Amino acid sequence: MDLGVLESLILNLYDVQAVRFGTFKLKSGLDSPIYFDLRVIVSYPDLMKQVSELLHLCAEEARVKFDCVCGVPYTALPLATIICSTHHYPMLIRRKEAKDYGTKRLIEGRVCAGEVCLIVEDVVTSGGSVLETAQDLQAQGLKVKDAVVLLDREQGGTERLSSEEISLHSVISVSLLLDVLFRSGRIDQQTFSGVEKFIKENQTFSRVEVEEKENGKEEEKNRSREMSYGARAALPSTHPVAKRLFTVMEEKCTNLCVSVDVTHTQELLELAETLGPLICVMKTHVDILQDFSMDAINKLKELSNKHNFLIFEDRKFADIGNTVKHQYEGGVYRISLWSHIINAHSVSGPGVVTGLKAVGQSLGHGCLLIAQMSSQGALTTEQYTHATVKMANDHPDFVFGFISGSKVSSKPEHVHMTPGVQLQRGGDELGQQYTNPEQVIRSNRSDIIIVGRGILSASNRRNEAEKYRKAGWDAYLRRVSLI
Ligand SMILES: O=c1ccn([C@@H]2O[C@H](COP(=O)(O)O)[C@@H](O)[C@H]2O)c(=O)[nH]1
Repeated sequence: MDLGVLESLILNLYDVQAVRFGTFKLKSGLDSPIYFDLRVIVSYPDLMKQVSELLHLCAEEARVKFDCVCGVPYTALPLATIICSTHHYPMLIRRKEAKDYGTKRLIEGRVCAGEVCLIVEDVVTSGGSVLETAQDLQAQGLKVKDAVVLLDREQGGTERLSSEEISLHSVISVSLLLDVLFRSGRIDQQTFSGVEKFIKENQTFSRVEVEEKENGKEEEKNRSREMSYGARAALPSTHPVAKRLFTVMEEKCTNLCVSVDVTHTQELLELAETLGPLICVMKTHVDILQDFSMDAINKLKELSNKHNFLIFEDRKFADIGNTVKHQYEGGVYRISLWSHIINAHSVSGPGVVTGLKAVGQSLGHGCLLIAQMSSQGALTTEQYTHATVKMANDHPDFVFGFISGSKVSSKPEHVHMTPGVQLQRGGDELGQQYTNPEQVIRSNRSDIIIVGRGILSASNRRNEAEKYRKAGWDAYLRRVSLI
């Protein structure tokens, strides 16, 4: 979905006071710093039309197949009506209570058992209202596989519905909304952070709890505890870059590194702005940029300060010490001036580390050694990996971790970053192989997931990045037995 369109929608919603900031008592009794009242949009016909079109587009982009549409009463009813009359779908209406006369039907309209019904909703918090509607439809023999919502408050609705095998597709997320309102000056930093904190602290669904209840996996909770990122940051032997990285991860609740493999600086900077709040590291390949400039790099540095993430230039140095020194310090890209993290192949021997260290150590930067690669047929044998770990141990003042598919060093001060990550397993036609976040973080005990096309090829990159952030972070919490 076009980010510009979503931004203008968010500003319109703000202008008509469909989103408000302050202190609002919720049904649950909680005081919320943000409140959505989408009912007001019925007074703005253009906005109604825009919202209905985007809901429809959202279903289309997610390739949802359905025979009829049902809006969750009441706010979504007119939205469902517009979608149905514009795109010629049969509509169903769910009553909140069965009338006590006449047919006593809960679902009005022509019900054809076996047909698939798409649910339309305005705002989702826990997913409870969508679920109730789905249950009433299912009771009539209809199938419900998908729901579209204008705004996902990101408080567990997606996960709750997914546990009931309903996919929720949202036009906007609360993170995007906050981001746009903050960037446009409608809300200040304090409001932004207050709402963000509220959302994080008021999650309504725990998949783990459900799984544990279902499977009686009580012993899961008693698994031996692993050190947290925060505890590893505090170790005296942890390299300053690793210290900062672990601290950022803990503060921002993220172990996601996005790989911004794009060819223009504008897109790179847009991604840094949009995804910055969700990541701990942004990984670049500056040599694929068609319009590289130090000006763009300076802007990237500003964004890394603003959103508190580290920059990692994935240059994969692999030459003799003298050459890598020049490559790191000079040339067009002047990597040592701006990249907090670099990486190197160990194939050329320890000279590569000594050469890079001569440039980067005094600048406070650090290096990862490539111990394993994600591509099919990679020549990184067990012996090679072992020798790479030894090389790292010999240079603790500059090497602080590894690029690898799994944990290769037993030292808690070492950081492991893993590329080749997507939510779906598989690969590409050029040998890339994907593993999912749960496998990487929980089973393979790596620390950071590196995700490129999994996020970049999504229609809503911010939402997709949030899915990866959450998947990576939840896997980490499970690993250290915090949930
Ligand atoms: O073994 C490796 C080392 C580095 N990479 C890099 O990570 C990203 C992965 O991108 P996807 O789009 O998620 O496949 C890319 O920049 C690679 O150069 C790797 O994939 N494997």
